[in-house]
Amino acid sequence: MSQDRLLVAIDTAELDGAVRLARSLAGSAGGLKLGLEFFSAQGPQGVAKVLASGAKLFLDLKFHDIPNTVAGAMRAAAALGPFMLNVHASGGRAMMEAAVAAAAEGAAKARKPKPLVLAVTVLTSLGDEDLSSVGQHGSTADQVKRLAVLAQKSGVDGVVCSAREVAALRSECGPDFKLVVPGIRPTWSAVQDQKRIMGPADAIRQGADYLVVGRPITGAPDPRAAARSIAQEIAKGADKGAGA
Ligand SMILES: O=C(O)c1cc(=O)[nH]c(=O)n1[C@@H]1O[C@H](COP(=O)(O)O)[C@@H](O)[C@H]1O
Repeated sequence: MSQDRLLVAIDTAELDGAVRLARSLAGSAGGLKLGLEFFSAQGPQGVAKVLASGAKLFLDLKFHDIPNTVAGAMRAAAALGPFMLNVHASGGRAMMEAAVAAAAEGAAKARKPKPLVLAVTVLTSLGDEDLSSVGQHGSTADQVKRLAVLAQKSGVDGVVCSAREVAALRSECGPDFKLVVPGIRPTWSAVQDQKRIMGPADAIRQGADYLVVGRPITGAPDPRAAARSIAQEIAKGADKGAGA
């Protein structure tokens, strides 16, 4: 089903608002994503309350630290029962390997299914000039590819990248490597702070597995209708393209 490939980012600090959205989006999206804003305000107890709505959860905490610290954080995060967790690929191979092992340990200890572990390549809010300003010269596309290849060697299940890199990563990393894509903007939505964007149908045509969409849905007058409209666009992309 096309909506299975849609993950809705619920970026809020408020518990009631998050639970309300989770309930109203049930059946209209494949899963929800809770990230740093929600986790910093509501912690693991808040995550458990959203999970109680029955949603599949991508817990987006983007860990980036020394391997031992990331391993400890991943163990704790996996015990909460998300279906997907992430780290920054730029933390390096040893950190990603530690994250993968710790996610499996944490889930097993809590008797939860092992989550997918993803590595964030280059944030979709960044472009070539931003990379260059932090001393990383060369194109964003090359940097994304370099990090995705390293991530795959480190044993993660897939990467977070923009839709613009999906086709290249699909051919580089193969059909089973998960490509999770934020920076999705339907024509009717505002770009906001995203830079490397694409519409839902085109992102799916490029070969994305999951699309992460936040404000175009959560900021819409009717979030459920907005999610359904994006699911229809996903269906169009899956009809015409190579799909995942
Ligand atoms: O890891 C992520 O989910 C992520 C990576 C990235 O490169 N870009 C990115 O936007 N995200 C997340 O995806 C969501 C996008 O939200 P909107 O821009 O509101 O659609 C946010 O929750 C971001 O934290």
